[in-house]
Amino acid sequence: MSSQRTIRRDSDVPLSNLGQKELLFKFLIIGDYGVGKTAIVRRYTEGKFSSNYKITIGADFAIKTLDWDPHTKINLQLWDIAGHERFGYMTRVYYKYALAAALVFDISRIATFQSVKKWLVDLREKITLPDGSNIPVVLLANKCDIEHSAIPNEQIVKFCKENSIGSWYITSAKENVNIDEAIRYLVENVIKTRVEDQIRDSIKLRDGPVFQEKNTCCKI
Ligand SMILES: Nc1nc2c(ncn2[C@@H]2O[C@H](COP(=O)(O)OP(=O)(O)OP(=O)(O)O)[C@@H](O)[C@H]2O)c(=O)[nH]1
Repeated sequence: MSSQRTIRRDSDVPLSNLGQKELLFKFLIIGDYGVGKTAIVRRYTEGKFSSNYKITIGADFAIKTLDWDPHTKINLQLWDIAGHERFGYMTRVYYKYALAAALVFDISRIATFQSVKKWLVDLREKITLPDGSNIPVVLLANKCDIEHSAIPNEQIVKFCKENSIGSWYITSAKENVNIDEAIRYLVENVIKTRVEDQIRDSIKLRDGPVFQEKNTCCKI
C-alpha cells in the first residue's frame, strides 16, 4: 500500500524541486514620458528612488522573484516602455506576451492624464489574451507626494468605469506609496484568469470524447 502513494504521473511532477512550480509573468509599465515609470519599476524591484531624470530609450526591464505561496514562485518581468512619442513605433515588439499592464500618469500634470486613453487604446489594439479578452490593467496616479493634484478623484473613477479598468491607485515612487499593492493587484488578476482558464479547460476535457474513450476501451 505505501508504494502506491509514491507513484506519480509525469505531469504531476513539478519542474522545480520541493514541489514548487515556477511561473514567468511579463507586465508592461506604460504612460507618457516623465510620469515615473522607471522610478516605479526601480522602487518595486530595488527599493530605491532617484530624483534624476534619464529618458528611457525604447524599453528596459527588471525582474523580481516573488514567493507567492508555498507552491508557487513567480518571476515577474516589469517592462518599462519609453513614454516619449518618438519611440512609439517600437512598442508593438515589446508588448508581445505581456499578461498585464500598469498605465501611469503624473497627478500634477493634466496632459499626462489626457494621454491615458491613447495609451489604453493602443495597448488594447496591440494585445489580447488567447481567448480574445483584454489583459488586466491598473491605472496609477503617480507623484501623490507632490501637494498639487491636477485631476479630481471623481474624474479618475469615471474614466476607469467608462474604460473597463479594474482598479486604480494613488501612488508615489518617491515615498513608496501603493506600489506593491498595485503590482499585487495585477498578479492576483493574472492568477485568477489562469485558474479560470484551467477550470474551463478541465470542463472542456470532461465534456469531450467520453463516448469515444469507452469505445476504444471495449475494442481492446
Ligand atoms: N516627486 C516625485 N517625483 C517622481 C516620482 N516618480 C518619479 N519621479 C521623478 O519624475 C522624473 C521622471 O521619472 P521617470 O521614472 O524617469 O519617468 P518615466 O515615466 O520613466 O519617463 P520616460 O523614461 O521618459 O518614459 C524623475 O525626475 C523622477 O525622479 C514620484 O513618485 N514623486
